[in-house]
Amino acid sequence: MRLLIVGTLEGYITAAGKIAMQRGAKVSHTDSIEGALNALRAAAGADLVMIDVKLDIAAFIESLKAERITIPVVACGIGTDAAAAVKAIRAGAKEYIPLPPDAELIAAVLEAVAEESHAIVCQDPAMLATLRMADQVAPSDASVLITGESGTGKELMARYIHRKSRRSDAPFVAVNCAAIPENLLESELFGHEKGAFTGAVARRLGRFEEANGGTLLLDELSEMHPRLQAKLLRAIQEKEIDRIGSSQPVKVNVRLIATSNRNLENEVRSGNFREDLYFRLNVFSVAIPSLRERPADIPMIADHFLKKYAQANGLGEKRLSDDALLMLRAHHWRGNVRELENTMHRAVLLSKSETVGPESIMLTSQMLAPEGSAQASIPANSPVANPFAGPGGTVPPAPRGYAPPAAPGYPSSYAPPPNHAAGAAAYGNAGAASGAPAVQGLVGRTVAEVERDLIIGTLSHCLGNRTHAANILGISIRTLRNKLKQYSEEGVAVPPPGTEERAAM
Ligand SMILES: Nc1ncnc2c1ncn2[C@@H]1O[C@H](COP(=O)(O)OP(=O)(O)OP(=O)(O)O)[C@@H](O)[C@H]1O
Repeated sequence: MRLLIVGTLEGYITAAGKIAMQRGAKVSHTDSIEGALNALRAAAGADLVMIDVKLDIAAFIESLKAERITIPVVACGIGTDAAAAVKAIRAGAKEYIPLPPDAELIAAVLEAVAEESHAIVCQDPAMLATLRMADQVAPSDASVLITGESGTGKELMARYIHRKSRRSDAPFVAVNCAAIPENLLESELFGHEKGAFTGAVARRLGRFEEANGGTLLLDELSEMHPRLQAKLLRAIQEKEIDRIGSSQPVKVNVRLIATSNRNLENEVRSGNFREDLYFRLNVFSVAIPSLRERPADIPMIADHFLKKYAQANGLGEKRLSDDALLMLRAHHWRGNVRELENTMHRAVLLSKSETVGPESIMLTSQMLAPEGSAQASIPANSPVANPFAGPGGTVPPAPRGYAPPAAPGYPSSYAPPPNHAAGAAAYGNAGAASGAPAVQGLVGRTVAEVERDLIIGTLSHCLGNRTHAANILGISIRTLRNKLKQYSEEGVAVPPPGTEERAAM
């Protein structure tokens, strides 16, 4: 994690830098916006900018946009100057950090940006076997294709392979191909020369050059436009890239790791993905099992996140009750580890005591309402609208005692245990019986249809705010965007982004 501090931070640069370094960040400093832009144009780059609120943040963010540099910016200023904070946020800063710097706050911001904890928690034989395979391929320079459902830990695995490789001291650079619009992705990957397009006031090095000597992760590669696929293929074959606007190729030495949660072979067959590129990238493939296929990981990962979020929220130690664990084991985990992580985060915030019981576990299936049912429109005061609603609002729903039947091909142990309905009834106000009609209402519809309605319904409820909707749905913003793109292409009306998000675009 590389932090770039811009400005004097009212004399608190040393204090803020020290805190960040203690949390493992590499810190650099520049006095001016021009200095910051120069640093960001160079391969040294940064993952986060912390800027003095007294500087012209709006102009800085405009320049970043014009030069197609994507980086989160947080503003820092003395005390709680509300007007300055609002101005900075309006200009596009992600956060406002009051000075003098608070160690916990800075740590939280760094963690939110960098998600520094990259340990793979696992004990299931299926996942251990996958890790052994990754260990074998890591030391070589071979390209790796990591596949797996959304939220299984593909990016985490890519970082693991880099850490175990001979390139571990060189940079690990990740580019999310789905999150960056096609016209910006080319410059993000290959960089540009001064004057290459309107707004390109200086040369900027791309991610390939930034990752030189190290590893470049191309996340969600299947989303890359065919035109760019051709350029990527050339970069791999020739080991050189062309900055936009330059006729001088630049040699690069990069190990490539790509991830996809679509079946790339199918994408090749349907003509969406170049076959030659597929074979170049798929020298070695690591398939991460879904969480359903590694049930022994569920308690261990749940406990890991319970500790993590209890600590992050300044709460004491928490542990799962046996009943709560039973619920987790019986759940289908379509959102895999990410869904489990979100569930445990909610559980930490909802539970009142050291032991986290079933009443604090809100599973995604509880948010699934059949079309036309009273819940289909998601009333404003529902726990779905506000998953953290306290006693003054609504009580979080008790489990319905329903877990989707195990999908064909999955071991039967993933289906609800025989005593699940009885156990669920004891959990609270909605026993197994109330789950049954809800399920019946869904019978006859495909999972894809139900998923689409849930996503569009939740998004409408969130007034188009993608970030809120993704949080409620327990999926990544990337996955949500991919789904919405697909629905639009299929002619389904998708609610436009909320005003805040439009302003941030
Ligand atoms: N084995 C694990 N141990 C601890 N945390 C994990 C594990 N697997 C995944 N996670 C966490 O789950 C979340 C999702 O992981 P990650 O982003 O790597 O998944 P992904 O497969 O790349 O998702 P997507 O396909 O949506 O991009 C992250 O917060 C990650 O840290």
